[in-house]
Amino acid sequence: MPIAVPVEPKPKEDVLRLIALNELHTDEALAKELLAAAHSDGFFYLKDHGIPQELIDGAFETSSSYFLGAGQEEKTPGNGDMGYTAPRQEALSWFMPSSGDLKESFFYADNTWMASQGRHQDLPATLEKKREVLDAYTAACKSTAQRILRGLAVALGWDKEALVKYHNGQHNRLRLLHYPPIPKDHQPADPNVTDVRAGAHTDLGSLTLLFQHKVSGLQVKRNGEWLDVPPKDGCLVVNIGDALEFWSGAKLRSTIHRVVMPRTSAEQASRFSIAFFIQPDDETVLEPLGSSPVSAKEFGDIIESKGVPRDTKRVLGGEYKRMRVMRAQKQNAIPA
Ligand SMILES: O=C(O)CCC(=O)C(=O)O
Ligand SMILES: [Fe+2]
Repeated sequence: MPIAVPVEPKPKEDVLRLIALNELHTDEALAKELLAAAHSDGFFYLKDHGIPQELIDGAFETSSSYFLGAGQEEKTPGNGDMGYTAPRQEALSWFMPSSGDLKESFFYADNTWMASQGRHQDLPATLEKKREVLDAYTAACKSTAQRILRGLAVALGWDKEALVKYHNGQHNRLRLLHYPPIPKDHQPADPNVTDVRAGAHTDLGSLTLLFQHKVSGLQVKRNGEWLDVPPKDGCLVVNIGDALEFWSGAKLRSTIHRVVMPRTSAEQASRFSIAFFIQPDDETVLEPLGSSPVSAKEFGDIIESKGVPRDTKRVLGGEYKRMRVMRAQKQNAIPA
């Protein structure tokens, strides 16, 4: 007798808007699509993103060889901004109780920017061997992110370079993420706190370009409900971060998302994803740009919703990032 295999519910197709870059031939056409997506969900699938499949495959291979193959000596926790982060080191949600996210990761800084400063990020041996792969992948992501930043600037009626110029790479990060397998009999660290692979949060920077490798779990909040955003062949998931919400006076929305614990046997496996965060430079002022209709009170509401006191004089790119990184550290945090 054949063994019954549980059928997993098929996710609804295209829960998010899908933007196909090759089908949008003018700046204006791209701008219109981007604005609609960035204003509604703040999340969209991006097709024809220009990041070659070999680079994506190479980056995932590098990630799995590091997380699954490297010894503990290659996994010394860093300060939450560069290098390795251990399971439960970080709690991305600052508004939900947490015993720490069930993920490990590695933050790789933008090597082009580092080199321009005569600096160099030391890497564990497994990643050092693949530095070229990480650099090529980062460069491809950066170029796609810049294209989107230009489209959004046009959409908001600003100069085409109005946003790109604030991203010289100082705070850009490639983040290799691994969510370890969860055994069926997993017990939470604290029986009163629900475990999560990545706690509910908004991204702190400008844009995030995310590839998920086959295993689902990402959810985005829409009208108070959680919406599944499964991996989609040939597509990146792109989302708006807090910096763009601040600059645009919330015309562009930085939406809460999370990665849930396994719901199916497929999701119990290791989950890999790779995020590229394009983030504003240190001294960039994150206040409404251009002739924004946002009042001081409205801007106070926006920053307060991200946990920044409403009377803060100036929100700066680097400072905001440091605050967010520190706030997310549960263990091993080294003050910036
Ligand atoms: O792994 C994912 O799918 C999402 C990760 C994420 O939201 C983040 O690292 O900010
Ligand atoms: Fe995120």
